Amino acid sequence: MTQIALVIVDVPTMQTNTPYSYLIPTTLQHQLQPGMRITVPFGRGDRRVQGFVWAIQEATADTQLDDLKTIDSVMDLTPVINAELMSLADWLAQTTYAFTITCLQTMLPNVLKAKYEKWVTPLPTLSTEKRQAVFGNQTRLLWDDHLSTEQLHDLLQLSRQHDIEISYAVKNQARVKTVTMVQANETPEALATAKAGLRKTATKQASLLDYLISHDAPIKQRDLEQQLNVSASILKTAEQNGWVKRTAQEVYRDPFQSAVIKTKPLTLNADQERAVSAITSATNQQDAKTFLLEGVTGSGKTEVYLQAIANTLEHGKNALMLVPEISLTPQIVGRVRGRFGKQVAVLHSGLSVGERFDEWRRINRGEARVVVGARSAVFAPLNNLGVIIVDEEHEASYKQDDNPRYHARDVAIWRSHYHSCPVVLGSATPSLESRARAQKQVYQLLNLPHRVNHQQLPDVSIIDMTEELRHHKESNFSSELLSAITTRLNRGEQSLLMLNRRGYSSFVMCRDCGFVVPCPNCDISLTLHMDTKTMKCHYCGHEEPIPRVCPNCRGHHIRYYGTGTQKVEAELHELLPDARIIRMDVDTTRRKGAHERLLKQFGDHQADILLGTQMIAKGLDFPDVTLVGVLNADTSLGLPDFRASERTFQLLTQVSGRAGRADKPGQVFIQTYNPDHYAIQLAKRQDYEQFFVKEMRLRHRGNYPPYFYAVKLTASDLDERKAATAMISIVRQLKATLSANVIILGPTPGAVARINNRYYYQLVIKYKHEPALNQALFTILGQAQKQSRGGLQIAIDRNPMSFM
Ligand SMILES: Nc1ncnc2c1ncn2[C@@H]1O[C@H](COP(=O)(O)OP(=O)(O)OP(=O)(O)O)[C@@H](O)[C@H]1O
Ligand SMILES: [Zn+2]
Ligand SMILES: [Zn+2]
Repeated sequence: MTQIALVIVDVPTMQTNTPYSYLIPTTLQHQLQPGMRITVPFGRGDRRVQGFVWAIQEATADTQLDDLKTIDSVMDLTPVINAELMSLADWLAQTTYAFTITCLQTMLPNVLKAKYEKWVTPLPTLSTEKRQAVFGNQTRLLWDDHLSTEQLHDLLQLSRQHDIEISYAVKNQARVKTVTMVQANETPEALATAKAGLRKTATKQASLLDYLISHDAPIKQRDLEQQLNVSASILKTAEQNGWVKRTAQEVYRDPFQSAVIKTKPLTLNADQERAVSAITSATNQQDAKTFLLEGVTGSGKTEVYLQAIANTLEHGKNALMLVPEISLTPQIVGRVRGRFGKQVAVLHSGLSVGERFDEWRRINRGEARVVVGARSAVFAPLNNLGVIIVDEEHEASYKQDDNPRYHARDVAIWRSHYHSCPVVLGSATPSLESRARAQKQVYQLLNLPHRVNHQQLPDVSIIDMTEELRHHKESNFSSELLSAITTRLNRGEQSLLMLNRRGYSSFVMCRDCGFVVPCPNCDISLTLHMDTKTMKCHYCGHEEPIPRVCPNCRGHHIRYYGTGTQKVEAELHELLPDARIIRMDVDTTRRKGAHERLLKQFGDHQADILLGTQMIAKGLDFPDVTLVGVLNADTSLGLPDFRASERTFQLLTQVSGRAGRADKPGQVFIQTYNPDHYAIQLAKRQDYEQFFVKEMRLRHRGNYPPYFYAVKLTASDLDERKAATAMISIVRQLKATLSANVIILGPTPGAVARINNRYYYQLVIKYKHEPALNQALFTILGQAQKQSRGGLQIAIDRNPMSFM
C-alpha cells in the first residue's frame, strides 16, 4: 500500500492555501508523521520549497501516482506541530485571512525557522552496534541535504525509539559573560618561603601571600582586591611570580535564575474563594467556560490564578498563563515560579534564541507543566490543559499587528474548547468587548470588588495644568505634586511618576520658521533621541544627526520640544537634588535583564522615585509606594480613535492602582489639561462600572464596537494613485456584495499616509451580521495577489485595535 502525503507548502499565495499531494519515497514509507517539515519540488521549475506534512493517506486504486511529485527530504525527526496546533492553524487562517503556512510558521520557535546547523546526536539508549553503523567514529552527524533517504529512514526509526535526537547549533549571540577568579598556584609551604624572601617594604605582597597561604578556594579578583586593598598590578606580579593563577569563569546570566522566593498559598478572602471555586469546578468538570475576573487593582487576582493553577496540577493537568509583554512584568513571573518552581517554563522576547528553544523543548517533551508567556506563548505545545489564564486581558499587545493578525485572547478561548477547560480573563479594567459579553452572560463574571485586607483604593486628585501654568513658570511638576513627592522623601516612602508617551514624542523645531525635520521616507516628523544624539524615524528606522542650523531658513534657533523622560529626570534632579531617581524607558531597558534589575533596585529601596513611561503602569506591587503622579494624562486622549477614552481610563486606573497596596494608604495626582473629561473624572473615582455604562452609551450612539463588528482594510503601494484606486474599487465591490446595513468609512489616507515610501489608504467596514463578508474578503485577497507583482499590498485586520 503506497502512502502519499498532503503537504502545505511554504509559498504564501491563495492557491497554495490547501494541501498538495506528494508521493512519499519508498524508503520513507511509514516513517513520516503529520506535523513534520519536509522539502518538496514545487511549481514548473521544480524549485525546492519547505512544507509541512498535513496528513498522510493511503493511495487508492484511482490515485494517479505517476502524476505526483516525490518528497525530497525530511527536516525533522519528530513532528514540530501537533494535531491541535494544525487544526488551530486552519482556524486562524480562516478567521484572520492569513495563509495556513504563515499561521504554522508563527507557532514555531525562531530557531526552527532560521538556518542553523542541525546535528543528530546519539542518546545513551543507543546500542553500540547501531551507534557504530550510524555515526561511525563521529560523535554526531551533520543533518543536511546530503543524507540519503536510506539514512533518513534509519534516523527516523531511531528517533521513534528515542535513541537519537536533533540539536541546533545556536551560536549564543550575546557573548558569554565572565569574571576573573584568583587562586593560589603553589603549596602553602612554597608560598611561605616566598614571603620570607620579600623585602620589608613589600607589605601588600606579604598580605596577599598570607591570604593565599590560608585560602585555597578561588575568589573573584575584584573581591580580593577590595578585601586586601591591593591593586590589579600586585595580582599581575603575583601571577608572573607563579604564586597565583587567574582564570575566567563564566557567570550564569539567566535572568530568571535570580533567587525566586518560595511561596505558599495564601488564605483566600471570601471573594477570592468564590472565584477560585468557580474556576476549579469548571476545570474538574471539563467545562470550557470563559470567566471574566473583574477585580480592582490590588484585589488579589494573581492569587486566584495561582490557586486555580495549583488545582489543575493536582488533577494531573497543565496550565497556560498569558501576561502582556512579559519582560515588562518580571514580578508576576517571579510569583508563578515562586509557587511552582521548576515546573514553570517562561517564554518571552527577552530570551535568546537558544534559551527560548530550550524552554519550548521542555514544554514539547512534557517536562514543563505551567507555561507563562507573552502573546505568542498562546501557541505553546502544552497537552492536556486544565486552565488558561489571560492576565490584563484588555492589553492591546495581545493583538499581533502583522499576519496572522490574531488576538491571543481569541486563540486562548479556541484552545479552551479544544481541551474542554476554562479560560480566565482577568483585569481591573476589562476591555469593553469582554465586559459586554459578560453582561450578556456569554462569559461568566467573577468580581473582586475590594482590595485585600480591606485597604482603601488610593485617593486621587486631579490637577488642572492650565491653572498651574497661569500661576507658575513652565514646569512638568505642579506645586501639589512636588510637595507630595517631598513629603514622601521625608518619610522614606517611594513614589512612582509616569510620563504618558503614547502618540507623543520629542522633536526639534526651528524657532524662527517653525520647521520640523521630517523623515525623508515617511510623512512624519523625526523623533529626538538624546541618548544617541540623533533624530530617528519610528516607522522606517531612518536616522540622522540633530541639525545645528535650520535646513529651511539657515537660522540658528533650534529648539527641543516635547517632554522626554530624560528631560523630566533632569528637571527633577534640579528641583530635588537629594532624591535618588531610577528612570525606566526604552533607552534604559534596552539591554537584556535591565528591566528586572531596575525594578529590583527600586524594590530594594535603592531609589526614592521610579520615573517611567507606560511600562511602569501595570502589574507592579511595591508595598512602600504611597504616591503615584501622572505628569500628562492627556496625550492618549487626543488620539482620533474610538478607543482613546478607554485606553486613557485603563492607563490612569492601572497606574493609580500601584499606590498604597500594602498597609500604608496611597495618594495619586493626575496632571491634565482636560480635568472635566469623563475618562479622567471616572479614573479619579476608579469606577470601572460607571465608565463601562457611559462608554457603552457613546459606542452605541456612534455605531462602534462592541455594538458593531469591524474589519479594517489597508492598501499600500509605492504609487499613491494605485493604492487609492485599489481602495475605491474595493469599496465598489463591497457595496455590491454586502447588505445595505454595513457602514463603510473611507477610503482615507492612513494615519501616517506614507511609510518607507509606500502610500497607505484604508477603510473600515462596520457591520452586525454579514454572512457574505468572509467570502468577499477572500475574493479581494485573491485578486490582490494577482496584482501584487506590481507592488500593491492589501492587509485585512479583523477586530482592529484602532481605526487609525
Ligand atoms: N488572600 C490574601 N491574603 C493576604 N494577602 C493577599 C491575598 N491575596 C493577595 N494578597 C496580596 O495582595 C497584594 C495584591 O495582590 P495582587 O498583586 O495579586 O493583586 P492584583 O489584583 O493582581 O493587582 P493588579 O491588578 O493591581 O496588578 C499582593 O501583595 C498579594 O500577595
Ligand atoms: Zn528655520
Ligand atoms: Zn521613516
